[in-house]
Amino acid sequence: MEDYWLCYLIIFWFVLLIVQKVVINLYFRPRRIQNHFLKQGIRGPKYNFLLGNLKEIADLQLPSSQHFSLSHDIVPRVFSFYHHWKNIYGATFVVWFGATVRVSISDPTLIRDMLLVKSDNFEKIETPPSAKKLEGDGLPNLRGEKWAHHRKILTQIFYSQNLKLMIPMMGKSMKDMLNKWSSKMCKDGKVEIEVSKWFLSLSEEVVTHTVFGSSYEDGKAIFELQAQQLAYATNAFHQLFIPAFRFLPTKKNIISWKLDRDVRSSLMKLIEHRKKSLEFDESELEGPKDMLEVIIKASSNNNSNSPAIKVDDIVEECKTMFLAGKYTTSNLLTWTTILLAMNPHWQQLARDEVFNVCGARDTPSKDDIAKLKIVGMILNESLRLYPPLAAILRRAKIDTKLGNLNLPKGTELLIPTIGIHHDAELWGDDVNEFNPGRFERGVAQAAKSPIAFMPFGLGARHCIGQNLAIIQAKLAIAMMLMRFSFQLAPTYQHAPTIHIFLCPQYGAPIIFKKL
Ligand code: HEM
Repeated sequence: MEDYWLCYLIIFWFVLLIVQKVVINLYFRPRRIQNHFLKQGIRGPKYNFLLGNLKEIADLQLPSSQHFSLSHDIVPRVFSFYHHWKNIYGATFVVWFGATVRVSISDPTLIRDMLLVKSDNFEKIETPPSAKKLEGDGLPNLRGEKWAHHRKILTQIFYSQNLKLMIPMMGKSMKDMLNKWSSKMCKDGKVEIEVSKWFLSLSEEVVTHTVFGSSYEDGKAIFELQAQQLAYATNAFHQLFIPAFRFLPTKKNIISWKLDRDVRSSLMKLIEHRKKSLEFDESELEGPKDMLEVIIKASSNNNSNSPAIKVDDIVEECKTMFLAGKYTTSNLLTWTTILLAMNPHWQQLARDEVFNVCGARDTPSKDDIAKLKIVGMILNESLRLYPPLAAILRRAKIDTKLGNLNLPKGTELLIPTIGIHHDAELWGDDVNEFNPGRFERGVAQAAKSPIAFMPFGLGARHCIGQNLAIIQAKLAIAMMLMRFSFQLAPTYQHAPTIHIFLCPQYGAPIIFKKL
């Protein structure tokens, strides 16, 4: 009998402990944090038990079916909660994602302090395991020594000397794509193309070359499997949001798991194969270095001071690059084409520049690319108005002071890139107009603060693929301008939306006419 009582007591004690933890974490802690910020004059929507402001955020979202005129004033649509609460509470405010507090910061001085001056006090936020499995546990998710080691190795691929060697490959992929468009032309010399799908394939091809180099064909087959796996997994994720859903043996999950195993085992085989061929071939090849080569060599030359690079690490880096390189650059190309289709004046200015610089060459050379100033300004304006990544997140590792703001350890910070890019106080009254001319005197002079333009992030964790993306985009836009004039198709609906990346919800149908 006494044993029973003891059992009951232990169970009761456990339940009490859990209830106490829940009440502290979901009720008292948020109230304490809210008061902490209130005392500093930082306000925000009130915390609601368990959900925080998630319901309000969902309610503020415009219905996805709603599209609007060809306006670039897109923040109220794509970042509704930020637009709404910034108008009420000012540039710095507190918002609750469940019981997690996020401080939204759009003051350039605070952002500079956070990402440049005191960057060691902040860390990237863990990606949930389900997302990590899809996007790969590579560079963007690494921290500390392991991150620094991988970043140092992978940077070699993105040196401008190496990228320049990739230009002929990129030019060929672009030419093949444009030839296919030409072959679809009607008798009147016009064709309608939904460009976003084509730019995805183009960027996939470029990133596959960048990662696999001479093993392109094997790599292509693997990335095709990864693309299929992504499609199945995102589909399942969208259907039902239950944390454990990904573990249930549904038909789609079973297919997704098998595809994941296939991607992994094919990559392992390819890595082993490349390892062997690199052992026999000591010669320095003429062509560009690819990621597989660079990382395999680094894994075999590991010195004892650096964390060892295992085969699993190489697999994860390959998976990550696929996602990081494919969707971002294709978004930039899609939005730039839409913007040039809307603005025939800038389209013609850019075309004149391309013909002046490239003369009779049908593919710009590396020197030509460096001279395409107007095309560069247009790409910057496109990245300003439609940044593929709309926001950056960080977490304070230790108690930190930013300006007058005291941030307790664990506070998450949200930098709304898209909001800063559309801030009239930084960019002037024409903030929502397409005006590449603002970048004429360089990025640093385009706005009141150089921090106002940050499509590739800032500081140590800024985008490693920035130069690759810009070279690819300049080349693609120049070659398109050389062959066609273009305008929006009547079916185009201007509906920017965030699906991880900022994309046109109904695609980008464009009418191309042979010059
Ligand atoms: C228009 C094209 C692109 C845009 C706008 C873009 C944007 C960004 C941004 C904003 C970050 C920083 C995120 C943060 O601070 O949390 C980032 C990081 C990163 N990007 Fe890009 N990116 C682009 C193209 C690429 C390409 C082509 C690649 C590779 C092939 C790439 C690979 C990466 C990687 C690996 C990181 C993580 C770097 C680290 O944590 O050290 N990106 N990118």
